[in-house]
Parts: sequence; structure tokens; C-alpha cells
Amino acid sequence: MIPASPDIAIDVKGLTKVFGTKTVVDNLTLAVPRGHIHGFLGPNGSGKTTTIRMLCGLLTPDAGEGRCLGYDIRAEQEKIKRHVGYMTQGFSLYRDLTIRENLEFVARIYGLEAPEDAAQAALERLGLTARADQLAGELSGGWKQRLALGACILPGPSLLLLDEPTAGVDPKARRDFWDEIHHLANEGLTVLVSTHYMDEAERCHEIAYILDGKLLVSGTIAEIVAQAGLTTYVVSGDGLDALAEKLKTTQGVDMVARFGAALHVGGRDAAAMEAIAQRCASAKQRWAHDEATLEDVFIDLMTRNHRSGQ
Ligand SMILES: Nc1ncnc2c1ncn2[C@@H]1O[C@H](COP(=O)(O)OP(=O)(O)OP(=O)(O)O)[C@@H](O)[C@H]1O
Repeated sequence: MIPASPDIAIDVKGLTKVFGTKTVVDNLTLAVPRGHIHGFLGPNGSGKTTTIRMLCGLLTPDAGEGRCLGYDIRAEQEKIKRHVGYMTQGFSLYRDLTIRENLEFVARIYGLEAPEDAAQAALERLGLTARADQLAGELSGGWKQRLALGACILPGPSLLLLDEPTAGVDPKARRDFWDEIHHLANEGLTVLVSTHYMDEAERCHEIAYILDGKLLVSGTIAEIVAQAGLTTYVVSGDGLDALAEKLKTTQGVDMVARFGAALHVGGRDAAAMEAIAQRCASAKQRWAHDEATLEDVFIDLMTRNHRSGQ
């Protein structure tokens, strides 16, 4: 068994979960230091929620072992649940209770000594005071998520597991939500957050990317981009759709993706990629060498795995 370490909030090895005949999480190893914000990325159905549920003691892994907040994820699930705030994908509070009533209800469920005070503190912390008497069901997506976060942190957890907390939320509310996540991490909370948004991934200390239940890469963004070893060009000009189609079957090109009015083209063989850029650059299409972005790297990873799975 992995020894408990005070500096590591999540420390799991070889986590595996099988539903029927499908291995949904496959030999996943993950370590998250305390106080870090760890992003969890991957396409729909790649196993993020299932992993989160194993970490917080809601599901027992079929193989693998590890600790969450120092507790054994197999044998001490009840202790884990007491110290973890889990924000699920769906809105799980009462729509026909007000914001204040929802928070007080959560405080009572957790047996907090002064539920009204705890709810009031959460209202103030999350800027919800002016809306305290509004019904939860009438809130917009951004305010609902803010309330859900308030309910999550109310019992004073050490770890937050947030499953796509900002799906369907507008950009301003997403930014505010992330500012709050950073405040919480600065206060010592550890956060594991799944997301599909690249700008959110870039606000994490480290990220892990999973595909078909397997961990493909993990580390800081700089580490992940460096590991990918992509030489990248940004192409602008006319006729980019036709160029993209041609490049997809060009030897030496590993990644082609359209970003607005530009095309990102990358390859792991730097010399081959430079030769392609020189050959293709024209008055109509300008090729500019640029750093690979995190999104370039993920597109490359997905393309590679898609090809190897064919
Ligand atoms: N209880 C279950 N029984 C059977 N299959 C399940 C169960 N829970 C999840 N799955 C399947 O496991 C796979 C992984 O699901 P999971 O929800 O963990 O992925 P995800 O990465 O969180 O996806 P999303 O981004 O869509 O939330 C999916 O194919 C899903 O249908």
C-alpha cells in the first residue's frame, strides 16, 4: 500500500474500473500535491467522472490502490467522504428552496453547530447575499454553479472534486468561478477539476489528460507542451480548407487544426516540418513558426490515438 504523505492529497496507482466488458478506467496513476489545482481533461466518456467517483469513495476500483487525503480509497471511504466536497455535473440542490435555505439545509445535513451562521458566511464569501432569498431554480447557470460551490465548501473540506463545474456557464461567470477556485487553493484546499475548456486548463498548476480510460500525459502545461515535441506553424491567407485537407495526408504533418481565420500545422519531425513550410509558403498563404499551444498538443494526442486505434 502507498504510504500516507502529508504533502500529497491524491496518490493513487493502477486504478481500474470495468463496467460490463468495458474497461472505463485503465491502470490510472495520479499524484496531486496538497494546495494544487489539478485539471482533468479528456473527451466525453473518457472516464473522468468514474475516476472522480473512485477517489471520493463512491465507487470501489476493480484494481489499483491509493490514498485520498491520506485515507485508503478502498477501506476508508466514509472518512474520505467527510473531507471532500464533490460538485457533480448536474445541479443537485433544491430548486424550490432559496439560496439561503439550500445552504442552511446543507449545513444541517453535515451537522454544523450553527447552520444559519455557516450559511451566512458562505453567502458573503461567494457574493450571494443580495440573492439569498431567490429560489435556486430561478438562477442563471453561473449563479447556480456559484451556489453549488458554496454548498461544497460549506462543511470545510480539504479537497474539492469538481466535475465540469462551468459547463454551459458564460465567460464572465467562468472567470469569476476560477478566481474563487484560486482563492480557495491559496487557502490550502486541493482541487481536482474536470473541464473541456483550454483556458481553464491553463489556469491549473498541473493537468492530466485521459483518453479511453488511460492517462496519456500529465504535468505542467510547459512540461506537456515540451514532451509533445511539436514543431508548429500558424498559416494564414486564402484557401485554408483545401490546404488542411491536403496536409492531413502529407508525410511529416502530425496535426492540422483550424483556429478561426488561421490553420495550426504541426509535426514531430522538425526538419520535415520546416521543409513542408518552406515548400507550401506562398504570397497567398503565409506560414509563421510559432510555439505549440496546449490545444495543438491535445489535438495531436487525439489524432495519434485515433490512428493507432484504427
Ligand atoms: N454505472 C455505469 N455503468 C455502466 N457504464 C458506465 C457507468 N458509468 C459510466 N459508464 C460508462 O463509462 C464511460 C466513462 O464514463 P465517465 O462518465 O466516467 O466519462 P467522462 O470522461 O466523465 O465523460 P463526460 O465528459 O461525458 O462526463 C462511458 O462510456 C460511460 O457510458
